[in-house]
Amino acid sequence: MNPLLQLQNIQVQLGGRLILSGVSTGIRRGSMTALIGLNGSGKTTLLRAILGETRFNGTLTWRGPAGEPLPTPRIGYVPQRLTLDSRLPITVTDFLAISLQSWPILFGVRPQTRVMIDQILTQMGIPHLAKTQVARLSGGELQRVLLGLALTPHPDLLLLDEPAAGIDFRDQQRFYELIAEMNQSLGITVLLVSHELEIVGKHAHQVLCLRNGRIQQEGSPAEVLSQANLELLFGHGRILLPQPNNSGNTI
Ligand SMILES: Nc1ncnc2c1ncn2[C@@H]1O[C@H](COP(=O)(O)OP(=O)(O)OP(=O)(O)O)[C@@H](O)[C@H]1O
Repeated sequence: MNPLLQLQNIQVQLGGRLILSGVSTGIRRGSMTALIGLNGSGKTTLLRAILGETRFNGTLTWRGPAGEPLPTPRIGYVPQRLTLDSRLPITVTDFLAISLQSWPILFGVRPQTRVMIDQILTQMGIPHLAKTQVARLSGGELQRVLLGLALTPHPDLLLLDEPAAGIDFRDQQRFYELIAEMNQSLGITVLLVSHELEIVGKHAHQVLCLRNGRIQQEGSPAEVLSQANLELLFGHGRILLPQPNNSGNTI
C-alpha cells in the first residue's frame, strides 16, 4: 500500500477533554474511505485535525504517487451545511467566481474564470443553475456547487463531512453517486463522514469506525458493516434495519 496520508497516534484535546486518542491509519491514494461512528465519537474533529483547523499531537505524513514527501497537499472540503443569508444577492456564477479568481468580482468575471465555472457546473450536472441566486438553491444543489468548488483544482484529498445530511433521499443517493464517480473517473481520494451505512457499503473501499475517539474497527465494508459487527460496535438496537419506507441502515 502506498498511502496518500498516514495518520500516526493522532490525539486531540478540547475543553480539557480527550476527544481523539491513538488514531493511527492510512488513507490509500485513489480510495474512498468512509468514517462512521456514533454522534460525538470524534469524526468531525478528525477531519478538522487533517484540515489543520484544530491542534493535535501525533503525525500526519503525506506522500506523492511515487512515495515522495508531499509538503503542501491540497485538501478540498465540503461541510455538512453552509447557512447562507437568504438576502445574499449573488448568483451561482458570482459565488464561484469570488472563490476562483483573485481579480475582484466588482470588475466582472474573467473569461478564463467563466470557462472554469462552466466546466464545474457541467461536471456537477447543474449547468442550468449558473444564473440562479445561491440563496434560492435547494440543499442538494448547493452541495453540488460546494463539491464542484472543492474539486477545483483537483485536490489530493477530498474531505466530506456528512455532505448529504438534510437532503432528501433521492438527491442524497445521486449526490453520493456523483462523489463515487469523481473518485473512480478522476482518481480523487475521498474521506467521507457519513451515517448512511447502506450508501457507505455501496461506495466505500475502506471503512473506519470511531468510538469514543478511537478507531474501533477498520477494514472493507463487508468486514466492518456486518450486522453482528455493527451491533457489537454500536450496541444492540442502535442500528435501524431497512424498512419498506426507510432509506436504509443508519446510525
Ligand atoms: N470546541 C470544542 N470544545 C469542547 N468539546 C468539543 C469541541 N468541539 C467538539 N467537542 C466535543 O468533541 C466530541 C466529538 O465531537 P465531533 O463533532 O468530532 O463528533 P462527531 O463524531 O463528528 O459527531 P456527529 O456525528 O454528531 O457530527 C463531542 O463530545 C463534542 O461535544
